[in-house]
Amino acid sequence: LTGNDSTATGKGVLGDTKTFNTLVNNNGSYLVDRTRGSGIFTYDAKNRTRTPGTLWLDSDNVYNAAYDGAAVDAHAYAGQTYDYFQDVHSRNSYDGNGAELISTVHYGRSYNNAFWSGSQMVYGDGDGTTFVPLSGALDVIAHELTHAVTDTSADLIYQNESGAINESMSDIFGTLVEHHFNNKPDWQVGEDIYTPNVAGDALRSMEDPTLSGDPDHYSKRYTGTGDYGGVHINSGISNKAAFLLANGGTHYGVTVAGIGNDKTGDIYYRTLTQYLTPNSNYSHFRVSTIQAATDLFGASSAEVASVKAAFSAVGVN
Ligand SMILES: Cc1cc(C(=O)NCC(F)(F)F)no1
Ligand SMILES: [Zn+2]
Repeated sequence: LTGNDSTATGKGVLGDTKTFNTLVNNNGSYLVDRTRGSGIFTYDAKNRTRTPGTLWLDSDNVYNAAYDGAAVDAHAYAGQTYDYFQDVHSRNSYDGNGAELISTVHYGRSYNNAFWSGSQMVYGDGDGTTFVPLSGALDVIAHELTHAVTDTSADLIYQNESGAINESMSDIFGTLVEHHFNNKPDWQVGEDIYTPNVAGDALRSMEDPTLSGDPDHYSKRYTGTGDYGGVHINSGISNKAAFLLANGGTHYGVTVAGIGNDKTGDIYYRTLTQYLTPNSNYSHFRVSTIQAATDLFGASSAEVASVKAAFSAVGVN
């Protein structure tokens, strides 16, 4: 594929206008961004389930059609998430080696989910009631791309406690990316693409996991076999701890002094990439996070004290 690097404009899923990088040649404008790593490539599944599908080609480098919105956001938000890991954590793409970022949109029919396939991001259109096209939320895209970071670092097994930590890392960095770009930042997950007819709800809440029925304390963990042993359920325990570490608060009588988003991100990034292993459980997660904070701020630092308090507040001692 040859051509010239260009900048296009278009409307995202929620009708917001944005610019992004494309490659233009005699065929037209491709959703190819050659300015980041080995490139960002966005594809169209055309509502079938073959991936990656067809590399997205537009006729005039203007992406304002309703059908274009999911692709516009998948492409632009992948670029923003790339920038977060490069600029904030000096990680070049999800593997640290500039790996291509491949996304497919319009996957399936009324498909209410998004996922990292092991080699690419995939986004459904939603059924219009539970979800609108899922690439329309920056926290969702960063959630999926963080699975790729996890898989190329700690490689946490996607079941039981290691799977819950895997899921929580994706929610944590999804939220931190949303804050980094000040994109209607909050400590909820997927709120921008979830239940368009219901205001104020979200797929999950990190601030209060019980709002979606998930535990906010280790004593309330799910021990069944559903959801791969509760990976999207027991993530609430870690999500609440992360919320407390960044923002502070008192939870089940334990008070945590907040340390802010940037230090929280540095501690979790170092924990994920230097200490966690495929079989890490919540107990090892506590020890690892304390060690990462110790490396960064010192054993007697306020940051280490807050990490200890945050894990204690959710019953991981
Ligand atoms: C239950 C359940 C939750 C999820 C989930 O988190 N999907 C990723 C997201 F990005 F769409 F949120 N999937 O099944
Ligand atoms: Zn996930």
